[in-house]
Amino acid sequence: MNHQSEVVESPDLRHFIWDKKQQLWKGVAYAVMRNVALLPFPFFFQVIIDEYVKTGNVAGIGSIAMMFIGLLLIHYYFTIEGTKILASEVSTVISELRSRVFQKLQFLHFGYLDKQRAGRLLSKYAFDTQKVEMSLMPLLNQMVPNISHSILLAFLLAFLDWRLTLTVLLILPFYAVSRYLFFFRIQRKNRAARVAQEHLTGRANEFISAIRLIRGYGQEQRATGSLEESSETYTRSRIEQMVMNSHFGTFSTVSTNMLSLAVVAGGALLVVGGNLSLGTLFAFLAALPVIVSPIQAFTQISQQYFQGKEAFVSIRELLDSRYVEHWAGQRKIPDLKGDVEFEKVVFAYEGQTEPALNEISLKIPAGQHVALVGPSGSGKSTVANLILGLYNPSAGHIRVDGQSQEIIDMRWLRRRCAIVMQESLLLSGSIWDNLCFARPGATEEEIVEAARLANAESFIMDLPKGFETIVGERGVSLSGGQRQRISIARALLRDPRILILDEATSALDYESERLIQDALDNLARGRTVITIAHRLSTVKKADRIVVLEKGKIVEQGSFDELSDSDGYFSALLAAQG
Ligand SMILES: Nc1ncnc2c1ncn2[C@@H]1O[C@H](COP(=O)(O)OP(=O)(O)OP(=O)(O)O)[C@@H](O)[C@H]1O
Repeated sequence: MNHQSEVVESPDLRHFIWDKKQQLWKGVAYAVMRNVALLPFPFFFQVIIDEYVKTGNVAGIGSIAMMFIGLLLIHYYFTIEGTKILASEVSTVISELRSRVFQKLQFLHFGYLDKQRAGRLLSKYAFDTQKVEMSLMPLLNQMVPNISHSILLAFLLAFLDWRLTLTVLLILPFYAVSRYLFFFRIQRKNRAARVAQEHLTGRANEFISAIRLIRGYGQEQRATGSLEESSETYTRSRIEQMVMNSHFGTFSTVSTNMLSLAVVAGGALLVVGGNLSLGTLFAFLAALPVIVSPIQAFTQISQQYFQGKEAFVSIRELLDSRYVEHWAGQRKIPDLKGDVEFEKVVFAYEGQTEPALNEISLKIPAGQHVALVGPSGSGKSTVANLILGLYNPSAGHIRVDGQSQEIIDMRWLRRRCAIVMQESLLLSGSIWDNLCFARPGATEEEIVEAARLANAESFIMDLPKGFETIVGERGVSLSGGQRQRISIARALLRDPRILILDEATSALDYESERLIQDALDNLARGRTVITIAHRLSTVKKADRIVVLEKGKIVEQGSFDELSDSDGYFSALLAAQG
């Protein structure tokens, strides 16, 4: 049974770049015009030297100056307008790309997400998209217009003097190739420095987040030593990078000057021989920086381009992934009761040889409270994941209210389920926002009532800003128990038919556990509840206890029935006193 093989849609950057092609071309055309406005400048120099300086008649120089100013204004206009168009179009493309990445994440199957390295997805969303932007903008705004400028200028210069133009054109390939070869060496050094920096920041990040653990184990010296080692490697690679960059800078200056020297020398010979006017030589010297500028810029832009291309390939890998969660079912169940049934369900995680669930059959009638108990790794969380349809069973069937998951609209069903986890996640924003997350249209009375039932109202009212207090990453620090009660209030507001409690009270002290247990009792009333529990106090209230071991149900019954039996549960009872 494979529900994830179909693809939802394959968003393609080329499509939305294509949609914007008219505006993008317009931006490039403006950038070309910006350079066209500068084209006559070398020829102005020629006229000034040959017509006015040589003859001593400077009467016409005013009109040249006016043209000069006029063209500069045109250049200014096209530069600003072209940049505005390109910046706005490229930013729109990138923002669309970012939102496609996020949308796709919502559809990707957990089998795919499990395999992603931590931070990699964030990096695709935030940094890779930025790299694509940083490669597109210089390509469109600089590379294309500057190359066309050089070609046009070289073409016009050939009319002035084809011999000098030919000299420049013959030398240019050597200039370009030597620069590029040098640049490859720099890239190797740059890459080494980048890797060393990533390694250093990765280690520093790890050590800073684990600072309690490091201090608790008295391992400060070891951590410092290890970080210093990475820091030294980074420092060495930075020095090599800077030295190599300095070589490159000097090489650039020397080679550009040699090119100018060749033009001056060749031109001077022609001038002395009476074959070239001084003004034409001036025009060539003024045009030379423009002609070599795309070659100079090429090295940097090509680096950005390759980084952008690499980043785009990585984004495409995510966007084109066919590994999407795709429940074909459309059925919504009116008056959902919350019966859950597993029939001979087999499930193995990607890359695992042993199934996490092995022929599990289990019926949970609506409104019943079932506790899943068993050693670590026995498959308790997997049962919960499968109820929510986060993974698809490899064999067997899961039914809700007698309907197979395959025909139910699972997104619709999930909106009627709630999960309270051991580590309560709160989003950045006020407590109010966090509660509304469960039900955006909730009224004030409903929110306050949910907080009251979750035993959260009194501590929330004691906070300086009450429900408006900012929590989450940049907000006030709340205790584990307080966060837990907010997440219970959130689940209460959702009014779920099926409730999953994943070790919801295991990390709390006695007082918090009592408050939370009360809150959970309020939450559980009248719903189907599946509790994943290690603590006996938690499971005592369950109607039925199911004991899992290595993905199989090995015992089930009421608390009293299992206490009297001679299995895992009674051993657990004895162990926990
Ligand atoms: N995302 C995953 N990818 C691969 N294997 C996994 C994944 N999650 C769980 N497993 C494996 O599946 C088996 C069942 O895990 P599960 O988390 O369901 O056990 P559990 O009983 O909830 O354990 P615990 O009490 O430690 O939370 C284990 O062998 C575990 O290593």
